[in-house]
Amino acid sequence: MSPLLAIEDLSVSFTGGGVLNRLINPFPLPAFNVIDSVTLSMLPRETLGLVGESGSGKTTLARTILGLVRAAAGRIAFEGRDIRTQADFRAMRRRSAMMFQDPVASLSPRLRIGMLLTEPQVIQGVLIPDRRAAARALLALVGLPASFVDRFPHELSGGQARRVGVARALAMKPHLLLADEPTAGLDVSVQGDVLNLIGELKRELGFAAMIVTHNLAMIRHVSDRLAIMYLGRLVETGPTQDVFSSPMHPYTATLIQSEPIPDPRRRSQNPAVSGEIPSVFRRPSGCEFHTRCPIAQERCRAEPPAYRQISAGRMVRCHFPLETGGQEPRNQPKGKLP
Ligand SMILES: Nc1ncnc2c1ncn2[C@@H]1O[C@H](COP(=O)(O)OP(=O)(O)OP(=O)(O)O)[C@@H](O)[C@H]1O
Repeated sequence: MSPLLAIEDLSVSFTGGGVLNRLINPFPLPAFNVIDSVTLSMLPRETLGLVGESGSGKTTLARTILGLVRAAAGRIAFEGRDIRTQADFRAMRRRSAMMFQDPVASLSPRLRIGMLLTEPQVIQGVLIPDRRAAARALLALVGLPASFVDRFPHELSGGQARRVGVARALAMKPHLLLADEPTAGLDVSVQGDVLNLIGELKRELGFAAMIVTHNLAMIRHVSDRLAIMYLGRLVETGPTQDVFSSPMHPYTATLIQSEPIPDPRRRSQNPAVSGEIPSVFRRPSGCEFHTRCPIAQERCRAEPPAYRQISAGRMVRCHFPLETGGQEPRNQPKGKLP
């Protein structure tokens, strides 16, 4: 099957120091790759979980795929066509959609839900004879009452806002949905409702979904494949069940081991990998995970590992992968994961 989305060696650069620093600093600051040489593809109807800690570049990658952030290098192809110009991205955005991280903040506070739901079609120049009827149909799709057409975003609960976010994203019947932290900040029971809704709609409408998250417990049950990101680079990709049963990268293994027990009282579910994630603006030498890796060797500090295929469908960026997909572990270093 040919891929729906193919990304090759995609890189995105930002200038360090922030906007204020740039304004007061007469000398241009160097640019750093916050996304570095990402190669990834998705099949039609597939669900891919893009996982990593806060600051690893997940949102930037998703936004770059849709042309909302400019890539410094690399190639994006969608449905077999290279996406190069702004016109290509606009055409791609007619067949793909993004669910933003904070659904209320991403909706204009002055517009009623009915207008907000049909806005994507209007922006894309689609003629809608009856906007209220179209909005009511979208509300029904996500299980919300028709009366919500007259509500404002601030009148919605967190779960209802997510449902509106899903409906708005699906208004153009996309072939690809990019959902950025679709369950962040929601109570555990509501998280399940939102994920089940996306799953049901995927089956019914047949779109592919990239779900951006730091919540492994959540993504485990809904994704076909996982892509694990660290400091703007992919460190491991593979089928979800294989990655969970035999993680190859020590970062993935540590994320899985520290998977939080769902607790409705705890809102933040950032995985607890020991130590701080370094800044992309100060990448460690060699393998950038070596500063936190429990099995790092001298080679890891000096030499960046290649991103290589270990077995069918499994890629890893590590000098000492933990398992080799059922074969004998190679170069297994001494040392235990915490
Ligand atoms: N416009 C920008 N200018 C400069 N740096 C930026 C900009 N946007 C993001 N960054 C930096 O790029 C890196 C990746 O950020 P990004 O938001 O993509 O990560 P993330 O994994 O999605 O995190 P989160 O889960 O917190 O959203 C971070 O170091 C962030 O500070």
